[in-house]
Amino acid sequence: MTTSSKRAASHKEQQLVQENENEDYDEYVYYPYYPKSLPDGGYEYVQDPQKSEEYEQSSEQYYDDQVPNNSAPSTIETYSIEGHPLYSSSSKLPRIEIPSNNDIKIIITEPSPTPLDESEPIHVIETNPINKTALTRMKSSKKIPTIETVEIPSSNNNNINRNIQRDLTNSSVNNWILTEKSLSTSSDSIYRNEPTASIVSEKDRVRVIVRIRPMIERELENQNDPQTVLRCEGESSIIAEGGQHNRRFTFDNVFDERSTQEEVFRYSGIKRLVDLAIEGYVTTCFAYGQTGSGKTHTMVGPGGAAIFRMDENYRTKNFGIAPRAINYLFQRLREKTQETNSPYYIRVAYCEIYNEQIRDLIRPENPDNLQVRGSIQDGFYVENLYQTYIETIDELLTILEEGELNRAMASHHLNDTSSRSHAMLSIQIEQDLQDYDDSQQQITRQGKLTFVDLAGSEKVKVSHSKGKQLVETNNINKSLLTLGTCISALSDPNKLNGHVPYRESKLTRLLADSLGGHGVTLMIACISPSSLCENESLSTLRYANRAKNIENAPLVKTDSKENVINRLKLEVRKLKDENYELKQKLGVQTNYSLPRIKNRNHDLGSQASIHSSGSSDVYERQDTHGRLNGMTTQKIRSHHEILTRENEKLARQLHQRDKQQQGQSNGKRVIVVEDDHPVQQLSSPNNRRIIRTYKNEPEDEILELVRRPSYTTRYRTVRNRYPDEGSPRRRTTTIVRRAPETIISQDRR
Ligand SMILES: Nc1ncnc2c1ncn2[C@@H]1O[C@H](COP(=O)(O)OP(=O)(O)OP(=O)(O)O)[C@@H](O)[C@H]1O
Repeated sequence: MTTSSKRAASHKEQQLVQENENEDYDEYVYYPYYPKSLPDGGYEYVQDPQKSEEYEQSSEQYYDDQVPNNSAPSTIETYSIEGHPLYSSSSKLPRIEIPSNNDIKIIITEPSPTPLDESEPIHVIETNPINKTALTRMKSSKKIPTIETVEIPSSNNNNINRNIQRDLTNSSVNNWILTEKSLSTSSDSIYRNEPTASIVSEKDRVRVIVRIRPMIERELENQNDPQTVLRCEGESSIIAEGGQHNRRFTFDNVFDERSTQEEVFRYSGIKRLVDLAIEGYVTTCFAYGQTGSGKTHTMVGPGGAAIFRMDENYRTKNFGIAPRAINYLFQRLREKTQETNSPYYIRVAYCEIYNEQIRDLIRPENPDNLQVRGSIQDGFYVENLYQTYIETIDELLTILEEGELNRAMASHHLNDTSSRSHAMLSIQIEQDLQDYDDSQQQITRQGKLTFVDLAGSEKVKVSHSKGKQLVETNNINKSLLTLGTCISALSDPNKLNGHVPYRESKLTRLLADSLGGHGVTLMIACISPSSLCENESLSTLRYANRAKNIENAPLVKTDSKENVINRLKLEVRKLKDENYELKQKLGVQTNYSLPRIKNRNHDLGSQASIHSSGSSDVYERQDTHGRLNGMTTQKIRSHHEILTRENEKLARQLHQRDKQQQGQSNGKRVIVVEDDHPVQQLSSPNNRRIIRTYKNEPEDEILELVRRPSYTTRYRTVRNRYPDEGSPRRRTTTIVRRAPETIISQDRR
């Protein structure tokens, strides 16, 4: 490291070092460098040889879980189905492959040319209203493998209701499903079944789907001949071959390089999660995989936030699973509201875990490092995380866009737009139920749908991360290692004597309910097909393979309406006090009354103001049975919504003012750039144009980019056209993007 480069180390980096210096440094066994102060006030990273070795080992540990290079391919035993109604002649019997390695389940692949020579029941029964048949084995095997998925080649008779049931005489045979290939005419969806039915059993296995992304430029330019080492077989198998490993994996669904965003959305099972969240379950969809494997692409769309700036056609085609699921959620809520005549309330929170610190993505001015707390009622949750009620899809998409913009990003050798944090978008769906269970008890159902876009694991040797990025990488790998350990422990209770180390990272604490808890979970494993990423992809597949053995015990989350109201009252009081303080700091005239609002569901008449003294009796209107009035709860939520937005706005104003003052005191001029570009098609989906604009700005000025989320701008006209659909106050706020490092480091020179 040269002296000038030492000095040019960014302000953020220095902050990070200072933070680390305050900690007990030995905790960072994953980090082989330590900051050493220089006489001129700067610092440099010095490598600790002892820790380097330790680090190498621990960093590699994440990838250690691989099939050894010299492992022999699994032997395949072949079985057949006898007397299957679709195959009257023996020459057309479908063949079942059972790798002797007990991990992989039965797959019926193609008609077997060989007739049966011996038959022995395989303890699996197919109940068929037309013709009851049993699967039979050709060879006897000492151990009956666990059967999970069966595929049968498409038939002409699609109306046959095939239900494969569990054979209760054999406990090693788990629940298994018959995946019938449909005769859909769409080229995308041919042979796939759309997972439907929001039925949830007492035990619900974590569903796992895998997506292989297409090769990217860097992989295609691979000098040793670009090579694909993974291929999909059918809609649920992935075969690793051609490289150092030879193995087949089976999942709930697999998607190859050609799969579209719509196809992944439709066949992933996410709709089931949305439906269950509406019914009051806590559901989670999380994307897992190596850096650059396509997690953000699959969850949000190409380039993350960049997609919100694309034209409508592009967005419609390329939006990822989260915006599509949000669209589906609103569609279902509209239908449900009509059916039940009872409103739903949506509450949103968005945060990221960056370097083991939790940051608010809706209100980035919130103090960094929010704490994870645990309670019997709520499990683990983020304390003081900003939550806002929203009413329309565009508000929610705006939050998603804002959050994506605020997320920590970096460019490294493996991905130009790499997310450096785990991001969690939580959408809570509340519904007040009257006369629940025929009792007089008033209940609020609190279903939740959470999208988690994990940061990607990364080999430092390949990504060439240095300095601040190296710290990030260590923290990412460390938390993913803990996640992997939890997955291993949950999938095999004999491991770690049944202990699941949730508490070892913030990520695993927050995912505790989704993995082995009371939630319903979908894991999306993302992988690259390239031989360059073979080990990492195999590692992802093996973790995904384990995750599908995890069983949750889903429960509908409810709370008494009274508790919900009391909590909201407290929050309203806190918000009001906070807003009062913010206004005072800004020198704005304080006003205790809330603006009048018009509610879309019911005409609430005049809106009473809330008194900051905490007297919230104004909400406690009761009906003749002494139950809390429906309008009462609606009103408190509306007030909460207004106050959160006011709070966001004031906090931002204060943050901007502080920034400007800070800039002036350093003798620099602060320029506030209003970025409200019209929606347009960007040259490349990954073109984070905003970042590039920054880099071209004059060096002697500090720039603060105030950016209006494109969605808000775009939907303004829609709102005007349908004013009744509007929330009490439209989310018209501007957001402040975290200033990029380049500018901050200029400030330090
Ligand atoms: N299914 C896909 N089709 C086309 N391109 C894709 C696909 N998946 C990923 N990509 C491209 O691959 C690159 C990396 O994807 P992405 O940023 O989503 O990876 P990631 O897993 O989120 O990485 P990180 O963990 O570093 O944030 C991007 O250029 C993205 O557009």
